[in-house]
Amino acid sequence: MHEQLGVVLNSTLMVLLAPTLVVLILGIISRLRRKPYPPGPRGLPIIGNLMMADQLNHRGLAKLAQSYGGLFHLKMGFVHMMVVSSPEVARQVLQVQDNIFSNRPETIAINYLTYGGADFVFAHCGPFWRMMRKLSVMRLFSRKRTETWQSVRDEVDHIVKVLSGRVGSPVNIGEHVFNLTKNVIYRAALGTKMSDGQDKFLAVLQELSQLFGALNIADYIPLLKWADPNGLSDRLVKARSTLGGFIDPIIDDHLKKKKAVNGHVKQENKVEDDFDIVDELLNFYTEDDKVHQQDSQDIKLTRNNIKAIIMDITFGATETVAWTIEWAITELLSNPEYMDRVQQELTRVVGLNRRVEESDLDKLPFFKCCMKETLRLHPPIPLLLHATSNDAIIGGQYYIPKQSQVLVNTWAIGRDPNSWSDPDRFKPERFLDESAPEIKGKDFEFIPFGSGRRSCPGMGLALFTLEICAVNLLHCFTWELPDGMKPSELNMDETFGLTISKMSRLVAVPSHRLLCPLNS
Ligand code: HEM
Repeated sequence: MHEQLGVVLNSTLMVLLAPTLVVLILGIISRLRRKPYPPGPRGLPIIGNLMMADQLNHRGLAKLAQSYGGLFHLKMGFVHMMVVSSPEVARQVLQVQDNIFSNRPETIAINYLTYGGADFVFAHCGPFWRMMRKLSVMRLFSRKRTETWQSVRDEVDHIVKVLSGRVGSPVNIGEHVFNLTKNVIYRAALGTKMSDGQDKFLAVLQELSQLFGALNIADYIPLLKWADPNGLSDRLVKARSTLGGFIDPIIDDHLKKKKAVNGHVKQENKVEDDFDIVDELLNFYTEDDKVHQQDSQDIKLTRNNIKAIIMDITFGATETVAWTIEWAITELLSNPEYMDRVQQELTRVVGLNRRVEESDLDKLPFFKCCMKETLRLHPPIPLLLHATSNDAIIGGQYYIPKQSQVLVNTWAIGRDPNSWSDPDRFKPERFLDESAPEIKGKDFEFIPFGSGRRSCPGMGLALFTLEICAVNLLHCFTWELPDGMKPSELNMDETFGLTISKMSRLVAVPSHRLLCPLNS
């Protein structure tokens, strides 16, 4: 009897163990046969390289790339992280194998702040993202729409008027340009300016940047979710609810307006220019909260989708443009010879008897070079966040597993000494050269707007706003540093987060430059 039981147990064990053993052996064989991971610093068991968390920013990662090369590997707990710092590997990832490398990482912060992945910027490359991409290129940020955005012109006129009332005294340029871009984006996206709660809104955008960029240990070792040493959970709840407090009433107002309009005239009869981005999105609105966009072929947007997309736009568009304008003026103040050269070009092309017009922009090549050089040295999004949807091999030699996080360090690429001479110096004339890299994402040495399928769909609007604002500030005013400060004393420190900005806002003293009144 006992013998029989033993035989039954043995054969049951064999049946259970055999497949496990086969899987194990196959796993070991395939591990031995597969290509190695890219090089990288050795980590500890289980936590891997998590101890290097303080180096996970564009500068720290650029330093590591000097030791480990254009593609290196970090093991963050259970997650593989690949860091790309050379133009050639960036081309592989963003162009050659973009079908594998175009997802976004899923972190607790991204998931929570986007209402469970209901947005566009952080959506994986599925049918929903494709539809949103089409909608954004054709309608939301189309060239035609951008050019008709009266808000840019109005806001530039406003800033010039305000500053001309402040000549001779120090003004906070950073704050003024942030207000300008915020009003431009708000009017274009939401059809309204924000009058109240401005400081709170700026604070929440900065908090979002920190939260999206913050390292949360629970993303890498889920068992440690309870620990939350930096109190991120509370900050996430607070940030989402504050942002919701701004966006919900705007959606409600638009819904009310839409109902009223539908009651009288058909929506199609509305003039397109009256349409803001919320109006566009509400054309696809469904009250059914259960529609899950990632799987759907038709665009149907729930309230959470619309809230998350509005967050994308207000967050992605406001800071990026504002901080680029601030860096451009900062670099010109810290390099007075280039400030002179830009203003001489403006005097020659436009003259001192009128304001600069949009049609003048193409006749100002040196000014345009200064904007490109600013984006090379200070790309507002220094690390592109991608993830793999499948296993991949890079350069025929390195293995990148499915669901790896992939960080493309555009900051390091823009300062790569193999591509740029004197890479850390502001030298706008390098872009006068006909063979200089283009900004549109085809030349991988210079990708401030990314490249390929996940590249920035707002580039046209961003460049238009950046150029028209910066050129007006430079044409209408001469700028000096306050209290006899020398250019070399300007604070060039940066913040770290998903977007980078100057650590302290730029303050300078304007004086009149033109011979005509500034409202002409
Ligand atoms: C100087 C200003 C700006 C810069 C440098 C910039 C740069 C970028 C970069 C680097 C990306 C990510 C590319 C990638 O992951 O591979 C991106 C994505 C995006 N940007 Fe911009 N951007 C700017 C302004 C804007 C503006 C004004 C808008 C909208 C009005 C906008 C909308 C978006 C959207 C929706 C995405 C996500 C696209 C996707 O995931 O498919 N950006 N931008």
